[in-house]
Amino acid sequence: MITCEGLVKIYKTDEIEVVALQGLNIQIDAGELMAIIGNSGSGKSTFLNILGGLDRPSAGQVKVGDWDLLKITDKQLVDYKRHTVGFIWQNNARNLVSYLTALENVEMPMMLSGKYDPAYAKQLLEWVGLSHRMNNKLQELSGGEQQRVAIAISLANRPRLLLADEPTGSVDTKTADMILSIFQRLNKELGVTIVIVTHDLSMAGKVGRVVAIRDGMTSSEFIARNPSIDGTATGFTSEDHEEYVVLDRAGRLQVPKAYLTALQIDGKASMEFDGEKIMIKAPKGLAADEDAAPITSTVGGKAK
Ligand SMILES: Nc1ncnc2c1ncn2[C@@H]1O[C@H](COP(=O)(O)OP(=O)(O)OP(=O)(O)O)[C@@H](O)[C@H]1O
Repeated sequence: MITCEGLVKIYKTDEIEVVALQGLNIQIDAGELMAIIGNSGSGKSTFLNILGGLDRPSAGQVKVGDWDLLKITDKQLVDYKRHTVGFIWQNNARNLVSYLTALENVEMPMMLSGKYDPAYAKQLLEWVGLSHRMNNKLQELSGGEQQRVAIAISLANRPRLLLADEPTGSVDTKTADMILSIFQRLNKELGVTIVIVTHDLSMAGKVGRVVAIRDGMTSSEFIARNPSIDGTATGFTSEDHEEYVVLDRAGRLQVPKAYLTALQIDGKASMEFDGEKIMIKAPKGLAADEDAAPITSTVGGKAK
């Protein structure tokens, strides 16, 4: 459903240019539920905002279904946002109306988009486990319940793609688990493709595929060893997920900074291929410790 190749985003202000995405490659299948992790400033939100049509890419390829988000016109973008994507943020509840009921909050955007469907609004609140609270004013609901109202609203336009930016950032663990199980249900029963950006590694540990972004590029991918992981993992460990280094079409990959630091590699490295493995070593004569263990990775990109 989503294909990004060499995606670049440059933010320009009067004095400086920030390259937030520097050739990001990622493929996300229709019907997938996956997570994106990465340090602060790595470009996660930028990527999600581009997918959501809130920001324009600068270069590269980014396609969502039949939509080409690089070439899309402003008019088409309005259509895309209205019909294809739903968005959830960490503090979504701030955008809700506190003196309206949960149900009225879900109905309101439906009215504004000319697709008023009260039965569907009720069904959405049932899906997020709030059928007993739908007639309560928003100010009478807890933070976690308000976040679930926000999830219901994000589905009001029946999106095929749901984008969630730190959806559990301001809720407790129990509510975070509940939110994840709502996502899993929506994904399974409605087939909605869901992309979650999160700092919460315990949440990441509960999804089948996690992609790590570093410095505006995809660096590694973690695939659940047990495909039916389904919310049962207790953390984000190598026991549950196998890590793969991501290579782009040209064969470029990112070597983790910790490995480079350990071998004191800076700028140049030696690379050897023995028919089975590719070895990256500190260049002879430049390394502080020439006997340091080599980093190895197989041709298929599996990190060892
Ligand atoms: N509107 C903007 N104008 C200028 N620079 C921006 C803008 N938005 C983001 N950036 C910069 O782009 C880079 C990536 O930011 P982004 O918000 O995508 O990171 P992130 O991984 O989501 O971080 P966090 O986890 O802290 O939310 C950062 O250096 C950030 O300062």
